[in-house]
Amino acid sequence: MKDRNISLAVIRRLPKYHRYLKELLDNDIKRISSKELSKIIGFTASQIRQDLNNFGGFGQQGYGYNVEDLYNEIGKILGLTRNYNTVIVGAGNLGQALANYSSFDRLGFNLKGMFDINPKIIGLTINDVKVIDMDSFETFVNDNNVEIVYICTNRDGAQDVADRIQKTNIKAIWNFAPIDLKVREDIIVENVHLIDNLLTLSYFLKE
Ligand SMILES: NC(=O)c1ccc[n+]([C@@H]2O[C@H](COP(=O)([O-])OP(=O)(O)OC[C@H]3O[C@@H](n4cnc5c(N)ncnc54)[C@H](O)[C@@H]3O)[C@@H](O)[C@H]2O)c1
Repeated sequence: MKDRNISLAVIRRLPKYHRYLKELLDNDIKRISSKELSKIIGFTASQIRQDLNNFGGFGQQGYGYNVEDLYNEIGKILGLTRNYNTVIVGAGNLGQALANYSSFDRLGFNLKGMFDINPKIIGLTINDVKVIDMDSFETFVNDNNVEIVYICTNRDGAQDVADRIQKTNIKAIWNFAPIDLKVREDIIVENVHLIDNLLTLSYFLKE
């Protein structure tokens, strides 16, 4: 599959294709044209054809796309053909909410542990996952082949966590703390800055 040098904009659209195709599959829809897909997903038909051509194009003239094949192919491109071990650092409000969210597990993101520095939180079990002392962080993540860390600490703790991550085998961070982390180039960081999103809303609402 030729999925090298795909633009970030295309990659960012793929989860949306994946989500809508799953809905079509759940509704027993077996094939769909780019025009029909365009109506439900909101991208133009030509955008859809262009996006999917990046990966070799999965459609057939006059037939459209086989929904299941397309769903599986996009899943492959998104790396969903295997599971990923994850941990949460910062087991407060947000960390606990993420631990209780079952869809990550369904997609193959398996939560192996949670970490905190607060003795009142260490030792709790959230959705069958133990909260462990940060003292054991490096040993735990390397022993359990953890690949992704969800950072849910306060702003001030987040860079410390990122520094410790760089001494392990971890290659990806899902960062919820409102800070731009400084990490080596080979570590991927995806930020979820909820306040940034909220301020975008207020921009559009302002008079
Ligand atoms: N809760 C939300 O809805 C929400 C929304 C937007 C952004 N955020 C961001 O997510 C982060 C977590 O928010 P929260 O509401 O869960 O906060 P919280 O205070 O409930 O939880 C933070 C947890 O991180 C732990 N912690 C702090 N430093 C640590 C370190 N170095 N190593 C390990 N654990 C450490 C704390 O002991 C605490 O349990 C914050 O940065 C916040 O700005 C949260």
